[in-house]
Amino acid sequence: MYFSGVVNLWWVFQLSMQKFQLKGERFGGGGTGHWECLICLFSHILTLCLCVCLATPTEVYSALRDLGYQSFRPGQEEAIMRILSGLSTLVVLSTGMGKSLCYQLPAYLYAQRSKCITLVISPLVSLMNDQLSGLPAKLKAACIHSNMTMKQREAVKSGQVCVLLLSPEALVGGGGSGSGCLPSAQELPPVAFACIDEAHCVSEWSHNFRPCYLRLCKVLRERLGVQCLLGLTATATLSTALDIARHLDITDQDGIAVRCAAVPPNLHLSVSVDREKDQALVSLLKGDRYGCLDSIIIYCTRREETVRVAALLRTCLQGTGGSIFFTRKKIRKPLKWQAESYHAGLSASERCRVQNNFMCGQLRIVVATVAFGMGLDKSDVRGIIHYNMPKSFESYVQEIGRAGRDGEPAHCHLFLDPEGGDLHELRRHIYADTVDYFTVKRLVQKVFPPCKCKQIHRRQRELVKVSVPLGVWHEEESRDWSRERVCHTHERAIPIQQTVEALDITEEGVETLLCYLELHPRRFIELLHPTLSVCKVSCYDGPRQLQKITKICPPVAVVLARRRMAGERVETCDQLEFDVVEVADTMGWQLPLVKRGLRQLQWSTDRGGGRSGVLVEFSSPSFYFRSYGDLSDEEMDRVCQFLHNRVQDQERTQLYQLTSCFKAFKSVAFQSVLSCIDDLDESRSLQLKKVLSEYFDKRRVQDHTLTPVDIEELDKYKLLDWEDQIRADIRCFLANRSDEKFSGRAVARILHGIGSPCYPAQTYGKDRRYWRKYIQFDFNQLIRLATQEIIRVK
Ligand SMILES: Nc1ncnc2c1ncn2[C@@H]1O[C@H](COP(=O)(O)OP(=O)(O)OP(=O)(O)O)[C@@H](O)[C@H]1O
Repeated sequence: MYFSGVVNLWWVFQLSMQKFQLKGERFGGGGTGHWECLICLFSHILTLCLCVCLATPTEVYSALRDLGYQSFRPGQEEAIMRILSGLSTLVVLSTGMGKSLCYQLPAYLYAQRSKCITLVISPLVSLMNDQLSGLPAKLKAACIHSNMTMKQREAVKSGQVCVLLLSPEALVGGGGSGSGCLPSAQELPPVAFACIDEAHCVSEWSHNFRPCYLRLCKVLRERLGVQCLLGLTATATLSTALDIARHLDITDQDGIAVRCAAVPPNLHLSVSVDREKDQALVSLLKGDRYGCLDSIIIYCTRREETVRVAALLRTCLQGTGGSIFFTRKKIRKPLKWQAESYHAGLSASERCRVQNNFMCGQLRIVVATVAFGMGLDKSDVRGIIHYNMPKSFESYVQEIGRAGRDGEPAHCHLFLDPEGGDLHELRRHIYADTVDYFTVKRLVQKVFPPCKCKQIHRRQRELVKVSVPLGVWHEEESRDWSRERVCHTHERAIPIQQTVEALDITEEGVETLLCYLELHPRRFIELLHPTLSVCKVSCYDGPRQLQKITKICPPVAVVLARRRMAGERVETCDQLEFDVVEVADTMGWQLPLVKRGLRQLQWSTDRGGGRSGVLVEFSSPSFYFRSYGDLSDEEMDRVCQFLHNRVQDQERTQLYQLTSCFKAFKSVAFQSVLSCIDDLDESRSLQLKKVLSEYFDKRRVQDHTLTPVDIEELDKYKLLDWEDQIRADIRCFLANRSDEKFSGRAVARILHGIGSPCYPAQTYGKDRRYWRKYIQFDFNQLIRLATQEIIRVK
């Protein structure tokens, strides 16, 4: 094994620590700079050590015991030693294999040596308190949230906690929703390292890409001076893992410390295709395989279905399930409940009740949407049943990974819909964030508004009579596109709410598109921390006061001068509202400085101080970025084309993955659940595990062309046979809502049952005559029909 060598170089660690402490004392302690020194020192020395065989120091083992464990599980030791060496690392281990220890132990050791903190970024905000209470008692931890008391904040600042849990939004302020409650870098103790949970969200190729995760690494490095990052994920294909490693700046080969088999050996998998799913489910639960299992989770795609299935089971399993269950397992404590439903639409207290009953073994079956199980630490879940097909292999592996975390045998069964109904249901979600070319173009126009750099440059050129080529888009990627441009980018802000409404895309959707622009090799834009972009200055003492402050506040002078030039009568004006980002950019000033200057207007400069009678308010949470302003029309078209292709590629990839998933499950499926209700043919289970391993070990395929068979599977209902009916319905829908405006896409979304910011499910979902009516038909074909009908009505 990697660390089973002979030389104990733990003294290197000790020595480095002493050096660091001395250095810290000399410089008064604290500050990320010193910490960087330590990490650098560690990195150099211990990278060296890692190249040699080295035995894990005894201190690490005693820390392991302090945290309540006797030995390491596979992969933990490697990852922990890398982190203690200051080396960024990615750990890919299935659910329940013990990823958390990979940050807990180094955090504990680091904190024992010096006043420092480990940041743990986790997307499961609602479960943070559970996570916190699940930490070993010796590990002092806190989580960042907006309701933190002063005392809690002080405890964090003074280094009394060694682990700080926070959401990505709390760190990077995702959109307008960032809580901004993290103390500043100067206030925090040095950050030993940062752990990114669910690290696959960093990769744009993952099944669960979250744009704010991308900014995460940047903020950690640039704002908090973090050098060592630990990524944890349960599901990442090889391509995704490599992509995450790139974002974490892991350059060495061993950086992806652990990648284990996708499915643990104690899980027994089966799939069946049954026409009567309800009956099949009941038979399965009454059979030998599941009849004796204590804790079972049944996953459904839709909320309504969880409620219906739970009710069905309560009726059908009354008495029977329990009796088999009790006689076989000889459990003394009777179960209070047989089956309950759980989904995000239930009240918090109801969800809590169901979860608690399940956790303490009083409830046998939870019928849930995927909302259930995230962060659930119940090691003895014995069975998972997928009533509907999951949306990807990643989701499947994640969901079945909630069973058998104690290493004991557990069973997982999936019901595959013979009619492809699940395929249609899941396909809907793929279209939720797709956008058409026209929408992409409107966004691109907002992101790259023209600037005057070209004109200014031309004028200067005429003056000095030298010819420098203006920005031309060269085909070769190797050419330095940005250096050839005349414009060196501007800071811009586009208000989130307005953009969401204007484009009818979710905030996350817009952010994803902006991320694609940033991820392009030419880095079309650089995303910055979201900001409030509108500034309103109100003078209670009237217009004269406004004139007066122009003398002490140049940004206000600029805004006023511009208004004057535009022909406005500024003399009577006592209030100004303007885009502060645009003003700062025009002036070439830094935004924080401009904002600070404006805020200071509220305070009197007189000796007495106090309020000045000027009110300065900032509003409108906005996407904030740097972008070029000298793109030619042709270049703009190419940016649009790139973005549109990227969206379409994503759509194709997801459809491809969905059909691949369906085909793979079908290839190992029993024709009826009756073939596996009592005993399981292990060869089918192994066959499915092999398919999954191959999928996770494969690199991303570029070509995601659906085969005619796939298309056949997806489009069992031929549009031609239904076209007249669909057109008639669209016309009827438009006539009923003649006072509203719809695009072809908006109508198609309604026919597929997809809500959007301008056409929310809460409103449009009520009209069952149209909502979800044509879910079986191809989305793009529906857009075509709807667009034609809209044009005809006009
Ligand atoms: N070395 C170990 N020895 C014994 N038990 C361990 C060890 N490491 C972790 N565990 C236990 O395994 C269980 C699962 O650990 P953990 O929650 O870290 O898994 P995980 O991989 O993070 O799972 P998930 O992906 O669901 O978050 C916990 O109850 C934990 O106490």
